[in-house]
Amino acid sequence: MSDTIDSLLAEVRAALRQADFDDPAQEARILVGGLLGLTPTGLMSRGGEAVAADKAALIRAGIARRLAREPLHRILGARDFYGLTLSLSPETLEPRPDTETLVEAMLPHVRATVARVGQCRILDLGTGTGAICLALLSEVSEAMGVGVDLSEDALATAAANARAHGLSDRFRTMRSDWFGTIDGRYHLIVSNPPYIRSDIIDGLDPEVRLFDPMLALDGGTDGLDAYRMIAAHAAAFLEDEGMVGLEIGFDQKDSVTQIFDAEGFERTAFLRDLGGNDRVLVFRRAMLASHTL
Ligand SMILES: C[S@@+](CC[C@H](N)C(=O)[O-])C[C@H]1O[C@@H](n2cnc3c(N)ncnc32)[C@H](O)[C@@H]1O
Repeated sequence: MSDTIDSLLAEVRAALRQADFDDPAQEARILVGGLLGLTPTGLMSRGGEAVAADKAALIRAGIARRLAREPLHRILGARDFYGLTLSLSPETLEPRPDTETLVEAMLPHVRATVARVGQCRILDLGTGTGAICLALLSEVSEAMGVGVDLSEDALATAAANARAHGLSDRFRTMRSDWFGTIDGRYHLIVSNPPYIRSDIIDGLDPEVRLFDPMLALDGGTDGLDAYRMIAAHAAAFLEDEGMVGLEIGFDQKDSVTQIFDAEGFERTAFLRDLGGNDRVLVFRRAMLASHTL
């Protein structure tokens, strides 16, 4: 007897329930719906339909991968971020909803820059899938961006994501160790750098520890290495009224603020994510701030 959508949904649910996953029903819908290209409504209305053998095999392989704790969206190969479906690859971080807070924080600055000078050049340090920069470009057609990463795989994925969303004429990738090979000046520098302390990485959930790339996670002994580097060099790459927008770990607001303060920046905003954790800091150069007040 051939598999149906309903029977495969039941099979996924049962396997995940047996392995004590938190929400087997929801995961089954995402996995089967994602692999068959069906919406939740499609899954419900077409539940009795037969599924081709190769698709059923794909779903069973998906069950095995999930039981090995691979995140659902890695199995599907893509994740939605700020209205864009972004492809993932082995060396890209899976973009998180919390990072949309950084997009929200920076959008007004993108728009204000365009209103002031007719364009907005954005430098995205550690671009991964391109999530932050591509989301900003998708919202403001006069903006353009450079996505920087050390990982060639991430850069290729970011470039493919830009093409998929018709943004490649305004987005370019560059391999660089942070500012190492960057030149020019930008109106906005944005970054969600690696910010997890090296010593706590071993205790993270397997979904993160085993599947997000270490280069995207490890922020050094105190988790702050990348912030120190960005703070030390950002001024040389910023236009006069440029801003820096950063994602931070939930307990890093004060330490990152101090790092930027010591390099002559003033914090102009901090935002919490949907879970209520401190998540985003925005800075501008302090001299400029006192000048314009
Ligand atoms: C936390 S991930 C953020 C990815 C993406 N911006 C996002 O928010 O989903 C950090 C990124 O920084 C990159 N990275 C780590 N060290 C780097 C370095 N020295 N120079 C450039 N990029 C680096 C990683 O490869 C990774 O893509």
